[in-house]
Amino acid sequence: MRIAIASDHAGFVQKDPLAEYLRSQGHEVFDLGPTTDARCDYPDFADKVARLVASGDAERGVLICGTGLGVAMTADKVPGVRAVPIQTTQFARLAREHNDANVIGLSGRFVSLEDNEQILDTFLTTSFAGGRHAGRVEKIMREDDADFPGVPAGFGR
Ligand SMILES: O=C(CO)[C@H](O)[C@H](O)[C@H](O)COP(=O)(O)O
Repeated sequence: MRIAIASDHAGFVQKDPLAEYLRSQGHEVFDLGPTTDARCDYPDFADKVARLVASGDAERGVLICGTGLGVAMTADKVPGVRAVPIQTTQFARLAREHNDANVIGLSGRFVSLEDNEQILDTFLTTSFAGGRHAGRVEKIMREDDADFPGVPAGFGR
């Protein structure tokens, strides 16, 4: 599989080992940086990975920051991307089966390298289940929200 990977300074310690792990599993890995652990802004790197996934040049994206949260929030802004922050293999499986997630946000500060390798294994080998989930994912990806039910009258100011 073609996989784009990037981190910020907080995820840097795991980026190269995870890239190497993915290569050892036979994947083609595009490392989009950074090249040092100097403090940087995670949105700059998350955006690169998200765009490579959205274009189809990469099939999946792997992002590592301190928590996995900010990188996923950034990647989700790019149309075509479904990014999720993941800390367990169970959630990695469900993110694939139910949400067809194509970008994963990992925590370099709170989850061990070994656990993140297991999470990646699950994320990369689990298929989207389709069925009842297909229409829900289609709703996530809709650019036009006009068909959503909206907020009932009486809420808000
Ligand atoms: O987790 C993150 C964003 O969700 C980042 O990787 C940073 O760890 C977090 O923003 C803290 O930044 P700091 O400059 O390392 O304090």
